[in-house]
Amino acid sequence: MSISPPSSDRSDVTQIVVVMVGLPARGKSLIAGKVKRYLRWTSVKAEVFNVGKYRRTDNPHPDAKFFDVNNPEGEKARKAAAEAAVADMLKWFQDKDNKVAILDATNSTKSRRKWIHDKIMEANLLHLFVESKCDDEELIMSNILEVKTSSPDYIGQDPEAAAKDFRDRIRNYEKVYQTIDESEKQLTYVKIINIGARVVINLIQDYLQSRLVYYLTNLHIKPRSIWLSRHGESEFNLEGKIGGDANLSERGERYAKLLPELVKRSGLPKDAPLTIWTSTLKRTSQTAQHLQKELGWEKLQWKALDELDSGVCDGMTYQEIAEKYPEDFQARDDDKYNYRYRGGESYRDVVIRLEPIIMELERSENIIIITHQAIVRCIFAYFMEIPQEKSPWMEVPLHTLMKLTPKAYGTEVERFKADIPAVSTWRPKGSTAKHHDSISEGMPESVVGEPSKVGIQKATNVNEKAMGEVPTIEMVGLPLP
Ligand SMILES: O=P(O)(O)OC[C@H]1O[C@@](CO)(OP(=O)(O)O)[C@@H](O)[C@@H]1O
Repeated sequence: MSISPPSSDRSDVTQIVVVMVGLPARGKSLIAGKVKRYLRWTSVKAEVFNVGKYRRTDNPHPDAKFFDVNNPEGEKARKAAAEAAVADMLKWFQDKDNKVAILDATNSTKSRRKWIHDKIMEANLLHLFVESKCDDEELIMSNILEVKTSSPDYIGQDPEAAAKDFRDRIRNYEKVYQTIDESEKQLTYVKIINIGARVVINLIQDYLQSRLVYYLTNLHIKPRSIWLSRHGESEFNLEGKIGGDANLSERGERYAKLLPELVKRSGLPKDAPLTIWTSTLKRTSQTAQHLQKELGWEKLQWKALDELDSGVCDGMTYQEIAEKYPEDFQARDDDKYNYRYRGGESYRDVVIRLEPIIMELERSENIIIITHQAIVRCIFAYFMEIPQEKSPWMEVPLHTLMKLTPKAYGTEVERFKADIPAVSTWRPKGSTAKHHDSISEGMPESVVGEPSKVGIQKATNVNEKAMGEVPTIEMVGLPLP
């Protein structure tokens, strides 16, 4: 039995300040949030320091005049907010386990950037300036409408008036905005122009900096969805055995046949290309076969999408494991994320091998992934920011398709459940009970993750024979502002 290192033990990672740069409505907060989520998923301790939050303590609802450079009161308050955020950030770095702080503000002048750079150098930290530069009017407008009118600055205000005031605020920033240029070549920076249409990179020195740059340059904001499903029920699932490379059961094959319809019913973007990703195991390829045949979509097999390797326990039931390796069984219950099967993997190991998948997913447009219980949990945890102590215990029923749609704040999840019975392979902590039958009663809340981050949830039952009726829609929570 072995336990892989705990989350705080990333001593290989240096301490870095990621400094956002750019005019309002250029997606800075969105990028900051994604970087934090990505790093935390890979066990790097990260935090966002949003200067706006500090400013709101004294000035919760300022109008555009507050942001005018010729308004000394406003200038003073904004400088004080930046100082308070930077001071808190530097305090946060005193804990050496804390690795990446993201300073989310416009930082739109050279003098402001020099001040931040000097502070970072004094504190002996590394830095990475990330400028989001965008002159695509359509993108800016959709950002203004989607994000800013729901900003805490404009709570309770008429959206039209809020959007107008916000445009005036941007104009005030434009008067003084200086893009990062040659005169700042001592800075380590990445400049992302029109959301990745062009990228300029300067002076990258460190492994984490380059990983961040790679991640940042893969991001895009084109509308798209990611469909996630486990394979259909397998013969091993029926017997309660884990791992292996079994064929689908008869019910699993029915799910495979129904899947093209289920995907269509979930709402496909018109004429948008869709690629199928599976693992290299038979049960996922068999589940994808009708999708490929009927809809003609390209299929890619990824070894990285194979199920968590259960080592010497491969092919056993949980009952057999509890009898043969009682200490291991207990250790896995005590810390399921870090427990590594003898000769196999832990959830932590799986996340590491999934990192290229996440990078590729960020670059891609519409993808349908047919994979396994543990892998679905890890991918879902990335998108929904599920903490490590919870993600390995999430219930992911068979014969259920999830559609994840990234939005400005959070990911929207819709679930489409096929009305084809399947065993439940979910094992609660402490139990060795054999699988029980779970039919289409809809998924328990436990699968949905943090309701506040989920946005809208749809649970749609599609019956094999009578596809006419449905859908049941439950609203679990609205996206956070
Ligand atoms: O981490 P736990 O909860 O054991 O879940 C992972 C297990 O799920 C299973 C089913 O029990 O996945 P799969 O459906 O791909 O066969 C096992 O093969 C795998 O070991």
